[in-house]
Amino acid sequence: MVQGVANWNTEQTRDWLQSYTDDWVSFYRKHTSDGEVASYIPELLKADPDALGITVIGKNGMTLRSGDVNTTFTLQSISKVISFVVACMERGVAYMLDRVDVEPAGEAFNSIMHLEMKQLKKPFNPLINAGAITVTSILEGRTSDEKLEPMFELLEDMLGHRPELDVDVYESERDSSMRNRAIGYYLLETGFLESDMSVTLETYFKQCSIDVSIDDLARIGMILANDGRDPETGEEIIPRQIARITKALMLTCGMYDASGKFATYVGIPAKSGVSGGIIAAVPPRVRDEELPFLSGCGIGVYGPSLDDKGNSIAGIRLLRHIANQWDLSIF
Ligand SMILES: NC(=O)CC[C@H](N)C(=O)O
Repeated sequence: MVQGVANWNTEQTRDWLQSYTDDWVSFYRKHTSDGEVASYIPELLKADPDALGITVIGKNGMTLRSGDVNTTFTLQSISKVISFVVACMERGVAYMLDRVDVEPAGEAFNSIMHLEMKQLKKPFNPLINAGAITVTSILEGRTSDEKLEPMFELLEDMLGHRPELDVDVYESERDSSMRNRAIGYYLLETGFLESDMSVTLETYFKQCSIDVSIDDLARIGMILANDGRDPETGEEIIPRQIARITKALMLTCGMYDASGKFATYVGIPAKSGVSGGIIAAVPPRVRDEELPFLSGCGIGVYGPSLDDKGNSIAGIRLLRHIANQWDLSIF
């Protein structure tokens, strides 16, 4: 818990928080050796296993950046948040929730087993592969470019710049992801897909390969934290109801089958990806008058060394420490 600072809006406070963050990043960097960089998408293996960085952006624009902040990496599963938001904006929430459930799967993100064993009426949730591939099939557009364009536009609205596709990562996943193809065939057989399967998978692999920085992740987190509004301009970028459902899904399903532990020990809506990114949205809370900088802030983390669930090993530990030190849990 942070104590003893009279005025949280000063540069001095920012510097104080910055020096703590620098210490924590260098401490948790040692934990990167406890995990491994994802190898099932060969191109991801090029990441530096020791990298660790964090950006925090407050709703007043105040920013903390520490560690490896200048690396770019691909969104991977964090793109599932973007595709779900876009699909809800295109088709409406009721339509989407009729087709994808909102329950944690309790299985690995790319599990096939649960699809068949539980005789699903619909995939468990939009933040695991089966649900995300279904969501991508529902996006408007006949080609992958048509389906992707609204995702790029939403990202541009949030970030102020248009991110790019990492073609090498896209081709690497396209040429290696037999498991996602198996999920695609299963979804096709069960009638969940609403577009051509190969277009759907091509779109899914491309959305996973959009390049971002941790500053970008922190900004997206900050906008979600503020119920879809850009606090600087007041503009509503994501409708409030969609932002709220998305955060509920992030909290319950965003860290795969480690979501319960993450909710317990960190307590912030978050979403990870196998490239090592984590996006976290810290909603403003009633008790936040003392902490205006951290109220409604967004956090981006990058640490490509992963634990056995596919989450950034040092990134999670760093977030857990920060959430406890700064009292960020929503509970
Ligand atoms: N957990 C992830 O980030 C998974 C994303 C990856 N593109 C996949 O489908 O396997």
